[in-house]
Amino acid sequence: MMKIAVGCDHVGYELKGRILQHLEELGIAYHDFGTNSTERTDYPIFGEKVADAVASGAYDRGIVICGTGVGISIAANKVPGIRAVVCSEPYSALLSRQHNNSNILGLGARVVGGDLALMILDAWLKGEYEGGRHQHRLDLIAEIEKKHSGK
Ligand SMILES: O=C[C@H](O)[C@H](O)[C@H](O)COP(=O)(O)O
Repeated sequence: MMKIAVGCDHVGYELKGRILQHLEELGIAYHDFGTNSTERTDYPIFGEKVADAVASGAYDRGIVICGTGVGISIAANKVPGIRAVVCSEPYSALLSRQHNNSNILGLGARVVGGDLALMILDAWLKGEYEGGRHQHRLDLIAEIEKKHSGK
């Protein structure tokens, strides 16, 4: 059964509530890594927590939310093995799974409304990585990561 790590900053806190409720309705297990209020905080803290949880294998996938989804996804992508994508529409979310095997979805609470966020999430959840010609490209990305590690 899929387990999802979820995290946000102060801007993403309210949207996270809708996301968690939706995951519950779908019967998908999750852990909420915070933040736990709308008090101003720093998105890299929560991007790293979710990314560590996914990269370690403890969780299958992650969802991160900040104002644009950008900062928290950039932070998550600093953890080796993470392929975090910010999506504002369902097509990219689906293709990010099918072609890029994305393992973290980033959402912007100041960009998308709650209903659209859930449509994006549903597309991302149903997308299956297709492998094949795409694997070579993911291998190239992994090589870049390896080449630059320790810098
Ligand atoms: O990429 C960064 C996120 O959108 C943050 O949620 C945003 O920068 C927070 O802004 P503020 O501190 O003005 O609420």
